[in-house]
Amino acid sequence: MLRNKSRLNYISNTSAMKPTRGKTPKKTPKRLKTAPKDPVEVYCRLRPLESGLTERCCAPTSSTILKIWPPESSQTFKSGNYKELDYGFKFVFDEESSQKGLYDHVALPLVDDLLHGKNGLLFTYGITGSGKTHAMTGTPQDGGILPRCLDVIFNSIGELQAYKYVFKPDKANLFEVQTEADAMLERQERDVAPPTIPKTPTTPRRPRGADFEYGSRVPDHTKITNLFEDNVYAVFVSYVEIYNNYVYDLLEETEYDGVKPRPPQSKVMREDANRNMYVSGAVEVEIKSTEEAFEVLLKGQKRRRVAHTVLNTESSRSHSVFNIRLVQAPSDPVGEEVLMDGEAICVSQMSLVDLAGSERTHRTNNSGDRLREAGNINTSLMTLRTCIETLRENQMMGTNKLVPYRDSKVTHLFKNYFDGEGKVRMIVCVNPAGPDYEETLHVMKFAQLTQEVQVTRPTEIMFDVGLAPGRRRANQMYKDAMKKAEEDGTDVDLAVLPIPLQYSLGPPFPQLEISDAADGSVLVPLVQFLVDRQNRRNTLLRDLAHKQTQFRNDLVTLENERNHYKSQAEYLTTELDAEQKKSDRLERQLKQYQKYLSEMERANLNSEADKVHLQYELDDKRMKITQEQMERDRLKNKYRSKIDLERERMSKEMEKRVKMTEEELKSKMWEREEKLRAVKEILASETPVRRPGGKAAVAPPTGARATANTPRFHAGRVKPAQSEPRLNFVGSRVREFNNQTPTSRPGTKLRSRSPPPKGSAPVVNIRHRRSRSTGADTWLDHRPPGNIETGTVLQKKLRNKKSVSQLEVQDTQRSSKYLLTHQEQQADGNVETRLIKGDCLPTAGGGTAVVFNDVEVLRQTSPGSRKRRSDPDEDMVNGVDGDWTDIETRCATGIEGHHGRITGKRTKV
Ligand SMILES: Nc1ncnc2c1ncn2[C@@H]1O[C@H](COP(=O)(O)OP(=O)(O)OP(=O)(O)O)[C@@H](O)[C@H]1O
Repeated sequence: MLRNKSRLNYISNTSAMKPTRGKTPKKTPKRLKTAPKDPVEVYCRLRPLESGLTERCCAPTSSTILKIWPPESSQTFKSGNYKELDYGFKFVFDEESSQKGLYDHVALPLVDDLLHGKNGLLFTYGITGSGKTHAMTGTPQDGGILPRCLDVIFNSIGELQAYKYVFKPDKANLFEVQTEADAMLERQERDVAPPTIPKTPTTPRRPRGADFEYGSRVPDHTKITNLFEDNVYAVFVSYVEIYNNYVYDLLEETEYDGVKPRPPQSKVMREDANRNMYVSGAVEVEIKSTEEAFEVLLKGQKRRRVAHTVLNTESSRSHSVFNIRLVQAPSDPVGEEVLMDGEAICVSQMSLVDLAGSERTHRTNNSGDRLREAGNINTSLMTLRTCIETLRENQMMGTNKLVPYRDSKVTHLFKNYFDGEGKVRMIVCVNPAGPDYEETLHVMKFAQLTQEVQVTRPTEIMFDVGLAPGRRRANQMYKDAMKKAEEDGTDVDLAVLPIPLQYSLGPPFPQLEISDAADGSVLVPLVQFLVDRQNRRNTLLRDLAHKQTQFRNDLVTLENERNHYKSQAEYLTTELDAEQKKSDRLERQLKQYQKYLSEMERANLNSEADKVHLQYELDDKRMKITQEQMERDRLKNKYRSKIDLERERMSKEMEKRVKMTEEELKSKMWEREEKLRAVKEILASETPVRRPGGKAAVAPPTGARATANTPRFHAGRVKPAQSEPRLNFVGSRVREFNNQTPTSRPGTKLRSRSPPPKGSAPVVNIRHRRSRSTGADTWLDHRPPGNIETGTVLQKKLRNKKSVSQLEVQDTQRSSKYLLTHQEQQADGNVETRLIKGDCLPTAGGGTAVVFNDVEVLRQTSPGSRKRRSDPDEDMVNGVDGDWTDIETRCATGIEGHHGRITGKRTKV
């Protein structure tokens, strides 16, 4: 047992508040020699057969017996030495056994011991591949002994843990205690500068059992309840491995050089003041939860992989030792903080050791480094075996042989467990496969030997330092009650606390009867009892004195505070009065503002109501306007569609009428053209008229050619110029001749009627009629100069007549009828007068077209000139021809659309 305290029922010295160092006196070998002992408990665990293997060499026959036999393939069997052997164990776990079952049976009692201040050693032993690492570490879903131990420890100590750094390892395997204030300072310092964790590279080699991931692990919920609840606890872990008889610290933080990795530095082992062995300089980490513990474990396993990569070793070829040290110390009299006494600290330790597997070198055919490893493993295991044997012999034979612990680092480290007190348990892992028979047999023999070794039973630790038991819980309840009272605003009634604060002088006086003054068996315990009681009394007195001093100090402080608060209160009262006045003034102001505000609010409400009302009206009007607009639009659309329809209808009708009229006009024009053409033909066939004097009138008397203001004569259709009014003469109609069938004459050609021309707009509006409301036309009597008076009695009298000798456009525009008097002398000397009549029609270009529609021929015959007339028809034809030519020349009139013919008769034709 590793202890910091000299006696368990130590009397605390509460005045010493500075950190103290625990001093552990040397153990008394005498006590150990006489103390009761227990054998090392050896358990056997069988792993399942590997798939593909059927040959077995062992099987459990009961919960404590394992039968072993040589399989057929073994040398022993072949040599005929078949022998079945039974080996007894504390318990045999078969292949179906669970990790939880193994833990509860083997490791849980050791955890219980640890929490009660007792040491324990648990190690797994067996040939390589027999399941040692599996039993110790397990898998995340089915954890082995190590994770379960950590779970149970933290489940149990839970809220009883001390603040971090209250307990501090002193680098000599002992612990110091410091006040919680100092611990807090240290926490702050360390939090500011967190330790640098060297980066570890990923290694290509992944040794078996080293890839435990804790993220998805299933925790063990077991909790040990019968703890010293007035104690405070702290857990420290260290993790080392022993390889080739060197000790390496797996938690040491060294800078990793990725270019040239340095091999890890081995550590030396030392003996502390209590003669306990420890790895000097190994890092010991204080952990506060299972998670932190696993973090450390994981870190150690990673470093283990890195170290083995550098050393070119196999992890399973080393022994790993995971140390859990539990530090506990009593709380102070009020159960608030830890008692500031290094002597009262109790340290218990549990070592979980995963030994490297033993193997026969001839079987593995190892060489070089591997051979050296195997040799070292076997040597260390052999040393362990030798130590066990010597111990057993010393214990059984009473000899005092030197146990060769120092021959191997493993045994040297375990020395305290065998020499001191505590529980030692071993799990022998067995692979029941036939080929492992020989090695398994050796393991069995070693297991039997180990079971015969005795280890001193650890003694029960009493943390009775004279302080009231249950003080911590009472203090907690008191604090809870205070907090609740503060929240509720009431006073704390201590009488109703579930556990009142109490002080005890220890158990009552024992019943002791003394008959002889020299009877040491009664007096010695009595003296011890009295000394204990006196010590407790002194503790209580000191505690009382301390409390009195504290109380006086508190009183002085309170008095000072009271005076301070009194003067402060006076000052505050005057301040308050001033503030009160100010507040009254402000309150008055506030009332005024409130009144003003309420008026404003009222006004605001009214205007809001008005606004709403107006808004409604506005909405109504908007609605009406919208409706009207819609109605208007509707009507507009209605009338628009009506207008469109009407317009369409009218346009269709107009088109129809225009078409009809056009057709009609065209046909009429065509007829007239035909007639004119016929007239022309007729005229062309006649001889020109001779004027008196025998000269033919071939040119008009008024001028030779048409000028801009004289009418032109065109053959065919003429379009007037757009820029100036023009006069056109059109022979459009010959009265009474229109429907007359043309007479066929010799030498004249009769033309067949051709359809009227299509698609051209008329030059004149033939339908135009001047107003005849007066009942009389306005005649333009055109008598070219040189005409002779006919003196006929039948000559028609024209009213509204304007006579001109030279034709002007303006004259035609003012007249509706045109009359041209044309005279010619016939061959027989007679004068023939032709009255050519026409209608004056306005043209589209603003001029006037004269449409000829009537020719009256007046022929005067003298009685003496009858003879000269040989062929009047011929004359007529010639004369007409000449006349028309003359007319054309003189009037430059356009003739179009004529048909029919003019005969050489005098009568109106
Ligand atoms: N009880 C068991 N149930 C299931 N599998 C097991 C059991 N024991 C061991 N194994 C499996 O056997 C293999 C070897 O086990 P393990 O690594 O624990 O052997 P070891 O004794 O630690 O070997 P070494 O000494 O070489 O380190 C592992 O894959 C492990 O999962």
